[in-house]
Amino acid sequence: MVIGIIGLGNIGQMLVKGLSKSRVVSPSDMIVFNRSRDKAAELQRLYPFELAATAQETADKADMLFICTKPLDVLPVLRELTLPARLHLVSVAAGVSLQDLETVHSGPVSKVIPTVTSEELRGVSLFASNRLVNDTQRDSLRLLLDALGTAEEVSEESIETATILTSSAPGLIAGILEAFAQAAVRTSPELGIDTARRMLTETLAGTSLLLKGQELGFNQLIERVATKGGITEEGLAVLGRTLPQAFDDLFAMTSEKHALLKQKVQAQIIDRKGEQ
Ligand SMILES: NC(=O)C1=CN([C@@H]2O[C@H](COP(=O)(O)OP(=O)(O)OC[C@H]3O[C@@H](n4cnc5c(N)ncnc54)[C@H](OP(=O)(O)O)[C@@H]3O)[C@@H](O)[C@H]2O)C=CC1
Ligand SMILES: O=C(O)[C@@H]1CCC=N1
Repeated sequence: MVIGIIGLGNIGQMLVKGLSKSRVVSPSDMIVFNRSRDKAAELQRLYPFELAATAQETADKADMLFICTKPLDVLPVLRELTLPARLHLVSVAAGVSLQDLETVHSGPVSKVIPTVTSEELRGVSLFASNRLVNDTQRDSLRLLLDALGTAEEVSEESIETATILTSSAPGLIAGILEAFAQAAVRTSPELGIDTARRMLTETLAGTSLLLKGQELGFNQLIERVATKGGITEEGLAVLGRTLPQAFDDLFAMTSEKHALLKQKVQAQIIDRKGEQ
């Protein structure tokens, strides 16, 4: 099976590196196109995929085509192409729905929300497919996504909330850790920011092993750490007072952003209909 990739930013590159590392696809079975050819040529030196001269060439040769441009570039890029009816089109763009994609492709269409952690073959890839994706195509997609970590088929209704938990989360967790380190250094400047960051990074790795490797639940881990009447309990009480509102705000604002993005994609579809 030939995998096509259009767009070699964070996610396009993650797909090339992750799929190659997992060995589920060899670079020689990938055909890649990027707007800036130099970027693609540089990556090709490490991963010997076929470098397409045009996006159309990628679409013509691929069995499964990942479109990895920013959301508002997805429909304009795809409209310039003639997509073979048999092609399984896979968009990774947040805010672009299956129905939006069906305006540019009459064949099988899936939406995937990947995660940068898949470069290390860990993390969750979300996916949803339209009715034209047959069992073989769905199984092939699931195989690729499972090789990148874990694949979870979700309804389009829940994909936005799940996106925050799986795809935005690595960045959000890094943001939380940075604030944690900065607060430590405001309390004890002599510790130094680099030491604080290093301590948190190692602690995160250990925490993740306890949660995942030993299958400890969040509450079980809390019980192990928070000695009754001890120090951690005080910290947890502060989090209990402040975090629920912070996370409610986070979901409210990210939902609003998703809605805005979807509105802009809809406007692209309406403008196009007006032109025709
Ligand atoms: N980053 C993440 O963690 C996640 C991102 N996504 C989704 O992935 C998509 C890409 O995000 P990300 O990789 O971060 O974005 P980037 O900005 O890093 O990458 C976008 C890429 O698209 C290329 N591009 C733009 N226009 C064209 C075109 N006409 N033809 C070919 N290539 C083109 C750009 O080329 P050039 O090199 O010339 O600029 C660039 O390489 C988005 O839709 C986002 O919603 C989904 C989940 C997670
Ligand atoms: O922040 C974004 O828009 C993309 C989609 C989910 C993760 N990154």
